[in-house]
This record gives sequence, structure tokens and C-alpha cells, in this order.
Amino acid sequence: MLQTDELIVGNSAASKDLKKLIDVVAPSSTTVLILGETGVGKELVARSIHNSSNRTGELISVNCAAIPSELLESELFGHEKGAFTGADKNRKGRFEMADGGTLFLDEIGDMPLSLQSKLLRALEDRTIQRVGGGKDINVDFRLVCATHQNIPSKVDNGSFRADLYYRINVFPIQVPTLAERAVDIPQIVERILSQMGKYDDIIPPEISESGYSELGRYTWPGNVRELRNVIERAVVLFAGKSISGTQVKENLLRLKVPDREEEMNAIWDAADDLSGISLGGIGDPEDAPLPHPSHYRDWFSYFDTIDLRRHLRDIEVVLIEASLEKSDGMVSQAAAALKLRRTTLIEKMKKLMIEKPVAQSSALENID
Ligand SMILES: Nc1ncnc2c1ncn2[C@@H]1O[C@H](COP(=O)(O)OP(=O)(O)OP(=O)(O)O)[C@@H](O)[C@H]1O
Repeated sequence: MLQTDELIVGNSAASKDLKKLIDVVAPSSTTVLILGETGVGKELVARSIHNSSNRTGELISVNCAAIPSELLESELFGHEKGAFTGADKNRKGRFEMADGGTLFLDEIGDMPLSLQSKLLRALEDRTIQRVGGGKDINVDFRLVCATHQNIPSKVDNGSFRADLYYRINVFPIQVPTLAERAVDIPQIVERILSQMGKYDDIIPPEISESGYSELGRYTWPGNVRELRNVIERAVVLFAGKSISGTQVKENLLRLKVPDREEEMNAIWDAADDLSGISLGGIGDPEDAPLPHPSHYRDWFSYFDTIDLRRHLRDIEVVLIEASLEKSDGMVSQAAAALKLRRTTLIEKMKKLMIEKPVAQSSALENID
């Protein structure tokens, strides 16, 4: 059975953290909730958890969004002969099939409310009843769920039971987006090409350095699944050829690649306009820690407002301080790391009252 390292390709910090979490939780029987955008590899994570557990049974997967709700109950819990029209024999459901193994409920956010209470009971008592059967059946299953949806907001609007959410949210694992681990792209591409080579006689194309850098700049809304599609297209269009950056951009990616530099300049320009804002918030115990950019998408599900200008400024301060620390107080190096001109960084340091690390120099006037 393939283990985590073989299944999940990538050595980025985000991928390493993910694999560590999987290896920590896999041997226990804890319920796991896998969170992440579409195509990030949630099913792969579920498989890794099962393969690295000591459970001898099978991994049984159910996609709650793909099965019509009127069929989902008998699919999960099984049925007795005569339970409904067409039930001509007794049939085990997926819970029973997962006995001794792992039950993976994908797209749990789409589970109909009527079934949520039955699932909760199964989780609490570790027993189920088939549709049309009155007998309790003991089942020894480990539950792993996944969703790309924001379940807390479904709890708020009444379409997901709060008690079930607490039951399944015992050990959440957030799977990073492909954009968050863009450095893994070359390795993942290699894996995809070798998998394709097993089934088809392909002449793989060669992706040039500029080609890889375009792939690295793209935002990947469809994550690894989209990368797989792009590589399949590349194999058809560029079999045995080298693919340039322009070809990646113009022939393979579906959207215009945003110009990062342009974007960054716009952000810095916007930040430059924010003069006279108090920095008193930094280190203020009332401040939440800085969330990852993708987490802002859910911000307004939890809070009514955000002080955007102060927040951008806080991020600026943290990054400038970190780069100065990394470069031992060398402003030119820090500016290069931040892709700023040295004079711009000095300006910003003055405006934001940032000093070089104390050990190197205590005075801002002595900037290299
Ligand atoms: N780290 C990775 N290394 C190699 N292949 C990966 C990786 N992550 C995802 N994949 C591949 O990407 C594709 C999508 O993965 P998967 O189906 O697990 O995503 P998902 O998050 O479950 O998607 P959805 O939410 O749409 O169900 C699969 O072909 C999977 O093998």
C-alpha cells in the first residue's frame, strides 16, 4: 500500500506540514475533517490517512454530492429486502463495508439535513440500522470527512447541524492550494507525466525554465486537478517538444496570468497613501494574528468589519522586519528580498518607524 510520501508529491514547507499532520493522526482512530478547495487532493489525503493507519479493513469512499439524496440513505446504511420498491434483497451499506476500515465521506457539506441526524447517531453509538430494518448493527469504522465548503456558515444558516459539525471537526486538516505550494509544481508535473506514461504511449514534452515560471505564477483556481488537465493538453499539443513560457501562457493556461509585479506595485502604491495611520495596533492583544490571504475569503462570515488599511500596514511592518532580520540588518539585501528599491525601503522604514535589528545598528541614520 502506498504511503503518504509516495502518494502526496511535494517538498514545499506546506506539503511537509501536511504530511506531518497526516502521519500524526493516521495511527489513531480520531475522526478527521479534511478542508480545502476543489482539486487540492483531499481524497489523496484520505487515502494516505487510511494507508498509514493500522486498520485492516478497506477504505470505503462516498461522495455525498454525487449521489441523489433519496438514494444516499440506503447507500450509506444499506436496506432490508422489501424496504422500498425495488429492494428485492438485503443489501449492506457503506458503513458496514467500512467495518474494520475507514469510511470517507467526501463533500460532507452536501449531506441532506434528514440524514445528518442518522449519521450523528451512527457516530455516537457506533451502530447503524439498515433502511427498513429494526436491528442495531455494530460497526467498527474510522470516519474521515472532506469538504470544500464553509461548514460554519452552513451551521449559521441552518443547513448543517451544529452537533454533527462538532462531532466531525475533531481533527481538521487544511490542504494547501496549489498556489500556496507552487514550488512543488515541477515534481507534481513529473508524477503526472509518469502516471500518464503507464497507460498511454506518450512522448512527453519538455517544459522550459520560463515555462515552469509561468506555471508557478498562475493562480490555479482548479488546483492539482487543473494542473493535470494542463499537462494532458501539453502532451497532446507539444509531444516531444520544448514548451516556452509564452506557449504556456498562451496555449495552455485558461486565464490571463495576472502580472504579479503590476499587482504588487498597485498594493504598495495603495499602502503608500496610508500615511498618518497609528501603528498602535501591532502587538495589541486585541489583534487577531495575521490570517493567510485565502482565509480572508471567509472573513465576513465571522466578522462585520476589517480595518483594511491598518491590516495592510501591519503586514508591511512584519515583512520588512523579517527581511531585515534575515539579512542581518543589510538594507540593500532586505530591499532585494522584498523586491523594492533600496531608497523605497528606507523611506518605508522611516515612515513606519522600523529600526534595523539592534545587534547590527541601533540607529536608522546609519543605514548601510
Ligand atoms: N500532492 C499531490 N501529488 C500528486 N497528485 C496530486 C496531489 N494532490 C492532488 N493530486 C491529484 O490531483 C487530482 C485531484 O485530487 P483529489 O481528487 O484528491 O482532489 P479533491 O480535493 O478531493 O477534489 P474535490 O474537492 O473536487 O473532490 C487527483 O488526480 C490527484 O491524484
